[in-house]
Amino acid sequence: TRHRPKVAIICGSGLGVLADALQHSDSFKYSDIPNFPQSTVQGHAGQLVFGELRGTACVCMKGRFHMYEGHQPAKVTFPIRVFKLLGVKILIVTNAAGSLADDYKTGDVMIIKDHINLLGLAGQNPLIGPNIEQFGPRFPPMTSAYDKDLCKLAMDICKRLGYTCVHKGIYCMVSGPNFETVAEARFLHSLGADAVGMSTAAEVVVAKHCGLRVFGLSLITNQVKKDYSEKGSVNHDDVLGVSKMRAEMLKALVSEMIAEVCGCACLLLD
Ligand SMILES: O=P(O)(O)O[C@H]1O[C@H](CO)[C@@H](O)[C@H]1O
Ligand SMILES: Nc1nc2[nH]cnc2c(=O)[nH]1
Repeated sequence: TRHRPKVAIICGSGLGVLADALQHSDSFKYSDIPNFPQSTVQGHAGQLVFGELRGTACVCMKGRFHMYEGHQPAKVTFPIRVFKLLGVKILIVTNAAGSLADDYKTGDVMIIKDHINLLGLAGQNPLIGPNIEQFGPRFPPMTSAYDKDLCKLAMDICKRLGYTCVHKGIYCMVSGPNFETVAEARFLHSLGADAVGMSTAAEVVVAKHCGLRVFGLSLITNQVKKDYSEKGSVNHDDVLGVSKMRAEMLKALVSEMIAEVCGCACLLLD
């Protein structure tokens, strides 16, 4: 491919259409890329797409890897270091997540302001093992994992586009693959998490370690039950259904973000 991406986008469950926004695209199946893991989850196509979005060269992961698929944390985050070596400066992570916050509705968007890497805290951190100094320091800070300027830019764009169902909140990564029990949902909420999912935090830790700017979006696909009296249960088909419904909105937001970032060269510097 002739594209030399500055921005990498990871598409969450059912959000592969974000990659369709890329023009003059070249796609590569993960199975054709040496050492790349394979996608095994429905809603994750398993393709790396290079192309241009609003004048900026981008690479899109149409399908991410999850630890519940049997991958070690370092394998899940392997593509992030590939992006760094390709010259990427900004990582945009997207995901489908369940809401723990009382005021989030299904279909809302949460701009991720911070995360709780529950697995990382519990010894499943992708940076465990010999540190590769070429990428970053042994003890990287994570106090500003999600770029404040990009968060603000996104909030401004949402206002301009007239999106009202947008929040800023904290994402918690768990391993899955089962969805939460009521007691677990209460526990995660009491920790300060607004949304929960089975991805993203590990990718962000590796991205920050190697000096990428990070912007994150969660699409709220379901309510996580925090009360035994609430009826119904979540399943992956419902998650994909909501993602499909809201994918165009996320596509518009991500496109605007990239157009603005492209206009502000300082955001693409180290
Ligand atoms: O985080 P993404 O990949 O968007 O997917 C989310 O949706 C799936 C569950 O429906 C899980 O994989 C969860 O992590
Ligand atoms: N852990 C978890 N992941 C999700 N991904 C989408 N919805 C959910 C959820 O409710 N819980």
